[in-house]
Amino acid sequence: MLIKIKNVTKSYQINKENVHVLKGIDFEVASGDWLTITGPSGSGKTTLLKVLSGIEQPDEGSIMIGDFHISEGEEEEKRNFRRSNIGYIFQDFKLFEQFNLLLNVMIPLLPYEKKEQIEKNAKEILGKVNLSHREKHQPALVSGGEKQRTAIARSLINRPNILLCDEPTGNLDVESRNHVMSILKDLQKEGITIILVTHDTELSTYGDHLFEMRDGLLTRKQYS
Ligand SMILES: Nc1ncnc2c1ncn2[C@@H]1O[C@H](COP(=O)(O)OP(=O)(O)OP(=O)(O)O)[C@@H](O)[C@H]1O
Repeated sequence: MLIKIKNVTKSYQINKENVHVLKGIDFEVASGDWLTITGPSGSGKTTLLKVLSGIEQPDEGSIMIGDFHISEGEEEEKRNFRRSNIGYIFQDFKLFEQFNLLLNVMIPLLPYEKKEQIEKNAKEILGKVNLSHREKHQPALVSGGEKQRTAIARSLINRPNILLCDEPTGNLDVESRNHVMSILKDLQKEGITIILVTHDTELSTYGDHLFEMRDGLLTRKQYS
């Protein structure tokens, strides 16, 4: 599915002041491509992923994913669209501490599909990210890299064709970071479109297209 973003703006009201976070964002990503966006903290990367996924509404502009206007749909339509098409790896993992890793991966689909089927798929995905031996552990008992891979596994439970990754290697050491990036590469090989945002310029070697976000605007960068 082609992703097409045209002239998207977004501002937040902070202490009665309008802060313009996205100031006119335009780009396209073809199906199966990998787009990496680097940029300093606070430049608007997370906000961009939120409007892209329909979690937040842009002030202006349009976002089309395939032939769906995610910037215009009703909340329920957007939720259904997200569930069928988008995986989202959150910057802060958003794992439930009271549940084990298996249940954390299953949660997004529990209200919608048969538990046995979700469990089978969740186990398969946890295997793919090398976490089968940890599925009964709670998040507090596993490492940062294992938490990150759980977040990846959960983002895949709905078999998305688009994966939005917010700082997917956060504070990981080099070995864990390389592991996460090789998982993402394999996912792209399976045909998943990847949009990755990060402040870590070392990740700018990954992907087919590279942009830099600065002060709410995107510029295309060349790979060296
Ligand atoms: N819900 C919100 N309400 C008010 N301001 C917000 C909200 N979300 C983000 N902002 C502001 O928008 C700006 C951009 O934030 P955003 O999280 O998109 O940046 P970022 O590039 O992802 O930063 P980081 O790499 O630190 O996560 C920041 O100044 C932030 O304070």
